[in-house]
Amino acid sequence: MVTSRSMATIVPKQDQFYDFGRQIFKTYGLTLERVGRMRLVLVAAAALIDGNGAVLLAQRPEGKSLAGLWEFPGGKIEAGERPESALCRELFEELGVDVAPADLEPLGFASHTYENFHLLMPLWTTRTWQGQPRGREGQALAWVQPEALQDYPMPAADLPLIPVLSSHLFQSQNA
Ligand SMILES: Nc1nc2c([nH]c(=O)n2[C@@H]2O[C@H](COP(=O)(O)OP(=O)(O)OP(=O)(O)O)[C@@H](O)[C@H]2O)c(=O)[nH]1
Repeated sequence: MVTSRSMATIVPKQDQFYDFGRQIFKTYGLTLERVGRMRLVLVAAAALIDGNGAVLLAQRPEGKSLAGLWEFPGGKIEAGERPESALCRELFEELGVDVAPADLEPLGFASHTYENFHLLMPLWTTRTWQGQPRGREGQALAWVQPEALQDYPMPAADLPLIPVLSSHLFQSQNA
């Protein structure tokens, strides 16, 4: 039975829940109307880091959305696929490299509302792969030192990940 005493304990919790919801909406620029119509797209991406501490970026080719921008290799997670497996599959398809899921280290994630969908993109790092990365889908590749990352225009979703990646690279250089 709900007594006035138990109601009193429930109401503040609900308030906190709504405050949290409001905060999420504010942080990600969401509105109820946009969320209602929005597709959630799950993408797995990786920062390949070479022996000099440079990161591999791939340029989105002409004809694709966000063409010309530089991104972390990766792609959409298909239904029923484990995210790490999806990423290893994409890295092979796009770059011709073999990465073992055990060699992926989680770094962070992007959560960003584009015009037509909301992107949720976990980003892993890896320093271990087999094969020489090459743009198998015609995309240009670049090995970029952390201090030069700002010279490579990236999708809006990626921008919050850059300081996280830079500080990860800095810490591992100075470990
Ligand atoms: N792989 C990757 N995708 C990213 C990054 N940042 C970002 O916004 N995305 C977005 O995540 C989606 C990745 O999809 P995808 O790689 O499987 O497919 P796609 O190029 O054919 O994309 P499209 O369906 O938009 O044309 C794209 O909409 C892309 O713009 C990133 O750093 N790496």
